[in-house]
Amino acid sequence: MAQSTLDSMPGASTGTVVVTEPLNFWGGKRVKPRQEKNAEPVFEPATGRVLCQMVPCGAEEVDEAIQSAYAAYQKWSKMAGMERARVMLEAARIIRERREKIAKLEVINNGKSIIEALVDIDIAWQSIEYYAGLAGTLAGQHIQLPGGAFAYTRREPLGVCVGIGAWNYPFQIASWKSAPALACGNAMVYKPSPMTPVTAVILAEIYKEAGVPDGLFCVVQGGAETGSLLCHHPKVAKVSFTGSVPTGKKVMEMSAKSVKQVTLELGGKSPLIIFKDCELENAVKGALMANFLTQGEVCCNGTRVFVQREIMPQFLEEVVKRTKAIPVGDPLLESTRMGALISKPQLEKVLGFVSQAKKEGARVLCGGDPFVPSDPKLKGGYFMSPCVLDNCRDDMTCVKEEIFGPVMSVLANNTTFGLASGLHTDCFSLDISRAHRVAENLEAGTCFINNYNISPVEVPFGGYKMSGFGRENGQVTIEYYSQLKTVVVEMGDVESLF
Ligand SMILES: NC(=O)c1ccc[n+]([C@@H]2O[C@H](COP(=O)([O-])OP(=O)(O)OC[C@H]3O[C@@H](n4cnc5c(N)ncnc54)[C@H](O)[C@@H]3O)[C@@H](O)[C@H]2O)c1
Ligand SMILES: C[N+](C)(C)CCCC=O
Repeated sequence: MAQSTLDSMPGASTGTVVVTEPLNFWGGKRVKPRQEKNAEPVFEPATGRVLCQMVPCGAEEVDEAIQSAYAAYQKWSKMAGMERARVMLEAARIIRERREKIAKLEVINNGKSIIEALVDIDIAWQSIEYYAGLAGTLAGQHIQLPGGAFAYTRREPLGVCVGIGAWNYPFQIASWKSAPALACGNAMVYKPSPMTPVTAVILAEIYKEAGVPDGLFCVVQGGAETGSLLCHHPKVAKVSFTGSVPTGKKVMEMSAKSVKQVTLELGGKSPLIIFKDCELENAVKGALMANFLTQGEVCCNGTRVFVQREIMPQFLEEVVKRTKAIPVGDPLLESTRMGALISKPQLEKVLGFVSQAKKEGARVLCGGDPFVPSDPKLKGGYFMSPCVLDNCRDDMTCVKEEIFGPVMSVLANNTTFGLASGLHTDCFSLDISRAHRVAENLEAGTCFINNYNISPVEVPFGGYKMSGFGRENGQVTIEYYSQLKTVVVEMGDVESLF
């Protein structure tokens, strides 16, 4: 049942888990791949060991999953919002109950520290709980018209929605997409990243256990080809995508062919502005939170840190001291604050950005090297020491491109991205207006004032410019998973012009 892979979690430690259960899920159960010939190994980032095999779904499997989702949609969409809410609240409760086991499995597949994974799982059940709360509130409007005629609007689901996720927040992304989709009466077929295939299917099992109709939340495994099959399928009404800008553009292009709605949650290169009147200790902590969560593999990270000249020396001294003290190592240890990057190629890419930054004139104040923990079982892991670069200029590669690793570039504005931004200043003095003036002028979907990377589920999250469109979280997301029908009712005779 729902606890299959999770059953082995309590005693599990880094380097011990192998996942052999099928990772697809439709029709209310795990489904074995039809043929194993295209299997790809999935690695445990902390050890470099093979964790499981990911077998991509082909056209027939994708179609089967979508048909199963469509059948479930016919039942689920006819239920009252409050009935859907009860099932979703039960799913949230089960996730909360199993948070430690799910978080452990997430760490083993993703490499992030357990302390962060626990927060990710909490945000996941909170998201389901939040949208369960909204499910019963979905309503239309009544509009009085002349002569007793009237119109009313109905907020209706879209149908089968597709979710395509990235590898940095595997369980959380699946929850952020499925929670509003299900609350509105849709079904969802979800494709996780091929690098993190193991926890989305746990979510599917939990939804099933909570009482959704079989097929309502399906998981198909695969990479670009499977993703493309989903985007082209005629029975799919919407695609919600989280990933890179180049893939997001392709998803939009494919979806446009059959006018599917699209939400794009893409990359970023967000600025964090530190003013001289800030509370320095908080600004330093904010900069670390803005750069080093999940080994720096976070879309909204504030990786371009602009510091007012007068406080630059103190800021750098404190940031470097704290960065050097970050415990890097076994991600399942509670004391670890930075785990392993997702893959060897990702580690090499990030180290390459550091070398390029040096060539272009940046100064490495700390880190930026491969890191080999003393524990022998971690020798093959994808670790690096967190890095702070200064002497950075707007035209440097490290300042323009998304690195997606633990590298902070310190400098001062011009980017095609617009996901997030942040600033640290004194909001309690007479100059209270500055924070809000700057927030208004930053071209980004989010501006964090005096903190960074906090994302309560009630608050909308999403990008401006090349960072995408549509939103996740908050009440507004209901609009991205539903459509408005207008019903116009005549109460008298038809006045025809003909
Ligand atoms: N804005 C956000 O909320 C957010 C959150 C997490 C990650 N991201 C971004 O994601 C990127 C890193 O994740 P990634 O490397 O997994 O991104 P990616 O674009 O390589 O892959 C994302 C997903 O798209 C799938 N995919 C790849 N090619 C496809 C195609 N042709 N058609 C359909 N699907 C396809 C992948 O299999 C994966 O599931 C970064 O740029 C990061 O900023 C954004
Ligand atoms: C929960 N965070 C930290 C805001 C990350 C959201 C997903 C982006 O990669």
